[in-house]
Amino acid sequence: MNQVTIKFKYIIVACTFLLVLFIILLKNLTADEQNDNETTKTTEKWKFPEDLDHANYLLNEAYRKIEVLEEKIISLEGRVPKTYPDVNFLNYLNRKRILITGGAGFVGSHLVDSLMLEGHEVIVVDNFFTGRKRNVEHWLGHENFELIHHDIVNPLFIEVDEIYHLASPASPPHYMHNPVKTIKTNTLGTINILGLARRLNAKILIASTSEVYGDPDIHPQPETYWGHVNPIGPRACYDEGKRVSETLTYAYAKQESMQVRVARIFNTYGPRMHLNDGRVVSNFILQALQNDVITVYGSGDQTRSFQYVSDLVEGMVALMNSNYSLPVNLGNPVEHTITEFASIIKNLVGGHSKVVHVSEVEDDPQRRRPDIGRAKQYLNWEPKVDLNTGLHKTVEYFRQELKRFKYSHRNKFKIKKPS
Ligand SMILES: O=C(O)[C@H]1O[C@H](OP(=O)(O)OP(=O)(O)OC[C@H]2O[C@@H](n3ccc(=O)[nH]c3=O)[C@H](O)[C@@H]2O)[C@H](O)[C@@H](O)[C@@H]1O
Repeated sequence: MNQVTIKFKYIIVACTFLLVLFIILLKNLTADEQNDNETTKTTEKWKFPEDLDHANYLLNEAYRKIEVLEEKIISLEGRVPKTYPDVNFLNYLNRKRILITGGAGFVGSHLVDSLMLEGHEVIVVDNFFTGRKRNVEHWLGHENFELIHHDIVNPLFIEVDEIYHLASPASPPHYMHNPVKTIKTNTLGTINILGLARRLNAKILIASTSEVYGDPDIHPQPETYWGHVNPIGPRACYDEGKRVSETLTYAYAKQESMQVRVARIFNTYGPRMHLNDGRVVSNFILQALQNDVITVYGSGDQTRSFQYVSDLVEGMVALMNSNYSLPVNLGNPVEHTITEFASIIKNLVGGHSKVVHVSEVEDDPQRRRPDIGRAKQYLNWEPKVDLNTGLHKTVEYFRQELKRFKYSHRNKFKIKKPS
């Protein structure tokens, strides 16, 4: 090929390259022009509000919506644990496998936290009737933790060293909702769990209740008091259920030489109570937070003594680890009338709720206050958290719960009085 032909070829290639470049530039220019036109169109569609007040309103609305979204993101992020809480290391001699029935419930989940942090292996069994996965979700996947969906009315076969038996609805509207199921849980359920403890030779703690004293005619209530219970009233499913549960426990202990513990739990409150719990603490706080009327059932002269959940958990663990096998009251002896309690909540939360008296509930115990002499003597235990401190934490918890409820239901939370 001669020099001229080569030069000619180069020129042709260069010309083609320039032509392609020109076409691309032309296309981009047209596209830019189109974009400009579209932007102008959009600007034409959105008119800046002429009225300054309206513009400010729109801006504030936008800020408010952004704030709500930010809070939602924070609360969602808070639910995804990045790491597990730091658990203590226990060697195989000290580490126990512990079963907690009802471990996804309000009290159960706090007990789970305490035993997990101590370094034990914890197995939770729950039928999620009143328990929630959310209460223990921060342990899901941890090597020391296991969650089993099971109803203890049916037998259970697992291997453990110790059992805390908490499974049962505890709030009056919940246990009255299905009384037969409540009795089954506290009789058949307790037989199954006691049977398991017997087979495994495991130590077992039964969660009993101040309700075994019924509407007491001795005040305050010592463990030696046999109680005053209506066996056919609306609360009987729970009161008598728990009394049978205690009877079964001591029958097994005597007949099968088992190691048993019985905690008689008095009114307890704290974070992780359900919005629908229906007990006085959650009801009053929710009503005050929403500026609704605070509903006192009956005269309001009936009394209760409230303990914070962390005190209860410490008491239960101390009882399990003690050598004491008779029933022990776990409660805070500071007593208030329900009317007093309504004003305590109202003052703490603020707002403009009115306190109103509505019809009383049947068989409502009139006075309740634990005698905690036994717990002091045999467990060296007494409650540490005063009402004000505990209620502050609980109010904060319910404030967050109401926000969550509003996000998901786009509505106000309403409390139903049990019929
Ligand atoms: O919290 C507890 O540990 C105990 O709570 C309940 O027993 P109760 O004392 O009747 O519980 P609440 O429903 O909280 O009632 C306390 C008092 O407040 C009153 N109350 C309740 C709710 C309400 O909205 N307004 C109101 O005046 C009730 O009539 C009752 O006199 C359960 O039955 C027990 O098993 C449990 O141990």
